[in-house]
Amino acid sequence: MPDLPYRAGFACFVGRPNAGKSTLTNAIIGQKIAITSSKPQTTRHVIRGVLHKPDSQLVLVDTPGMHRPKTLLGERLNDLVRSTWSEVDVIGLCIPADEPVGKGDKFITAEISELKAKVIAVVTKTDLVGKQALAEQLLAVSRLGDFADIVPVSAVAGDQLDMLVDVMLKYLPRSPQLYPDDMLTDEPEHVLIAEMIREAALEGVRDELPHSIAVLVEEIIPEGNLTKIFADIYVERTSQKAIVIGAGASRLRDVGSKARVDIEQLVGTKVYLDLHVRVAKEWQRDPKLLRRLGF
Ligand SMILES: Nc1nc2c(ncn2[C@@H]2O[C@H](COP(=O)(O)OP(=O)(O)OP(=O)(O)O)[C@@H](O)[C@H]2O)c(=O)[nH]1
Repeated sequence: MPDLPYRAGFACFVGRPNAGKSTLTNAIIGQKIAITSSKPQTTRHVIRGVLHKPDSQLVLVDTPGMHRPKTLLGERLNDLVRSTWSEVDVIGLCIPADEPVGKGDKFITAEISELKAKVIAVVTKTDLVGKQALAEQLLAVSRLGDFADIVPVSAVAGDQLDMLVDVMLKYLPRSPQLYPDDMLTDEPEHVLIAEMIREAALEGVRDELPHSIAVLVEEIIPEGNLTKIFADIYVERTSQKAIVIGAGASRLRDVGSKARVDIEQLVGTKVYLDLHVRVAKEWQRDPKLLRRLGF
């Protein structure tokens, strides 16, 4: 058999909450597919983005952060993270340039060093620090473990992204193409739409409702140049329902308008969005509802 020059495989970014994993994934794929926020642990679904190059294909898997499980949801998320980690060829361990290397980074490094994947240390958010601080951080990171490479990047400034991609591609196995050329993500449309609504619903109220919002898209009806979407926003308490809806439903209207812009881009038609806010007590502990919500 001839030696295939083509390389293809899976990669994911790991790291403590807020390390910049989602932002980096989005910057590399060049399209907004995973939700980002200034609060930890908002990435819940494994979303893949596919980067196409003439001689290679990088499939990025976005994982939620590992954390100490307090609820059934927490446990399921950690299982999901572990099973994702064990399937990828390359792992980018993200460590922010502007925060000291800490216990969390050591814990994650130890977990991933057991896996078959090549581990690249990615020092993120380099735009936030000066040269001297960056040099010191690179040194601290190099002492953390035995990495295949260490790459400093800024997803926000677009710095060193190409370099990071080249390094990741280098460690992919020789393989035929895994996905068709035009594919950017294999996440079902309704999940992407739910994420967009959830992101809009969290805007400005993350401090009050960090992990208490879930969104279920009930129906998507394409009608020519219009797509009708019916979705439920779940909260845990009546007081949270009031926050999400806002005075005279003003906030819910804003959530709808904001989400609609993103969804229209995704589906390529005008969108009619029908949102309902429902209270499901302790949905994070209810296995049946968790399953319905896709966890
Ligand atoms: N200045 C700067 N900020 C960044 C950069 N990358 C990410 N951020 C910010 O850091 C915060 C966290 O980024 P995320 O991408 O949501 O982090 P994450 O690691 O996916 O977070 P979790 O989903 O909580 O695990 C957000 O406020 C981002 O805007 C960067 O390159 N430069």
